Amino acid sequence: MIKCITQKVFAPNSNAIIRVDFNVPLGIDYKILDYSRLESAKNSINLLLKNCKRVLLLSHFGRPKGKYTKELSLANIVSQISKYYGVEIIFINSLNELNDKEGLVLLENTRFFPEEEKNDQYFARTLAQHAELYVNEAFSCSHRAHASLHAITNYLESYAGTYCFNEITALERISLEKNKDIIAIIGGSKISSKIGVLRNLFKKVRLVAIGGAMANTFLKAKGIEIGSSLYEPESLDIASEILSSYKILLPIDVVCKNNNSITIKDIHSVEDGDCIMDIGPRSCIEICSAIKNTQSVIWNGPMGKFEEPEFIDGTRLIAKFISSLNDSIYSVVGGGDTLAALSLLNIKLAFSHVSTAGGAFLEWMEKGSLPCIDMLKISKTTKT
Ligand SMILES: Nc1ncnc2c1ncn2[C@@H]1O[C@H](COP(=O)(O)OP(=O)(O)OP(=O)(O)O)[C@@H](O)[C@H]1O
Ligand SMILES: O=C(O)[C@H](O)COP(=O)(O)O
Repeated sequence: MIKCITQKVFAPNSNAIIRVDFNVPLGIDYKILDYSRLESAKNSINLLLKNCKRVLLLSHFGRPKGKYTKELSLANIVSQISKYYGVEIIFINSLNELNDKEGLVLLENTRFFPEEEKNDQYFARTLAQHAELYVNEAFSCSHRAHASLHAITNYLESYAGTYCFNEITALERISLEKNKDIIAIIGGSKISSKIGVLRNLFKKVRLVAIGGAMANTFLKAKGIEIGSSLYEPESLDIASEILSSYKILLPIDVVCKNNNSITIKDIHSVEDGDCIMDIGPRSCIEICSAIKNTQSVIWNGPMGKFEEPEFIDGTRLIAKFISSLNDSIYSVVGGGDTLAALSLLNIKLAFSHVSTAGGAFLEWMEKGSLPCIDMLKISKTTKT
C-alpha cells in the first residue's frame, strides 16, 4: 500500500528529499507562466519544513540530455519559486555543496546529471545518503523511471506527497477497466509522445475527440488539406491505422491564420497557406453534445494555440461546458499546458480533479499505474 506523507511520524532532526516537478511553462525573461505545479507541491513542502531539519528539493527542467544547458538551469527560476513559497531557498549546483545546510535547498536540474535518466543505482544511493526519507510529489513525472523518482526508493523510506496521493485516488476512481462510459478529449501538440498511449486509450473509452495540433496529423492522414498547419509527418501511418480501427471525433471547422487574416473555415475549405490554430465553434458544439451524454470525461491538451488570445476560444468553450456539468459528470483534466491555458482564461471553473500531469496522466489512463508509483508500493515503509 502507498503511504501518504501525512501518515509519517517524524524523528527529530530528520533530513528529507522531495522530488517535485518544477518543469513549468516559462515566458520572456524566464517568467513562470503557470504556478499550478508549484502550488501542488506546497502542502508537502510545508509539512516537511515543519518537521525536518533540511528539505532537499529535486526536479528536472526540460530535456537537456545529461548536459548543462544554461537556459534549462533551475537557477533561472529559483527566486520566483522562493517568492511564491515565501521561504528562502538555497540553490546548489551539486551535492558537494550540500554540506550541513539546513532549511529548503534546491539542487540544480537533475537531468544535467547523465545518471538520472539511466536510473543509475549508484547516483540514486548518493542522493539518498543525504536524507532519511523520500517523498514523491511529482506524479507528473512518475512515468519516467529515472533515478530521482525510481531507483532512489530502493534506499529510503518512501512516501507519496499529499497532492500525488490525491492524484492516485482520483485516477483510480476513473479506472478505465471498470467504467467504460468515458469520453477522452485530447489536444496539444506533443503528437509523437502521446500517440502510443492514445492507441491504447482508444480501446478503453467510448469516444475520443481530438483537437489542437494533434488533430492536424489525423486530418492530413485522412487526405484533408491542412495548409501549412503544424503536424507530425512521422506519425501519419499510425494516425491512418487508428482512423481505420476506431471512431474518433475530429474538428469539422477550424480557426485559420493566413498572413494577418483570421478566418473560421469548414474543415474542407482549408487552403494552401492556411494555418489551423484552433477548433471552430461547430466542432466545440459537437464535442459538448457528446460530453452531455457521458458519465466521465478526461481531458488532456489545449484545443488550440492558446498562447495567442485569438486562438483560446475552443479551449474556453470546452472548459466552460465541462465545468457547467460538474454536478453530473466526473471530470479529470490534466496537462502542463492545459492548466496554463485554463489559468489564462481567468474564469472560475470546477472539475472533479485537476491533474498537473500530462504524459503521466495519459500513461496512467493506459496502464492503470506508473513505474515510480509502483515503487512507492514496495518501498521500505511497506517492507518493514
Ligand atoms: N493548432 C495548433 N497549432 C500549433 N500549436 C498548437 C495548436 N494547438 C495546440 N497547440 C500547442 O500545443 C501546446 C500544448 O501541447 P502539449 O502536448 O504540450 O499539451 P499539455 O497539456 O501540456 O500536455 P503535457 O503536460 O503532456 O505537456 C501548446 O503550446 C499549444 O500552443
Ligand atoms: O511536463 C511533463 O509532462 C513532466 O514534467 C515530464 O516531462 P518529460 O516529458 O520531459 O519527461
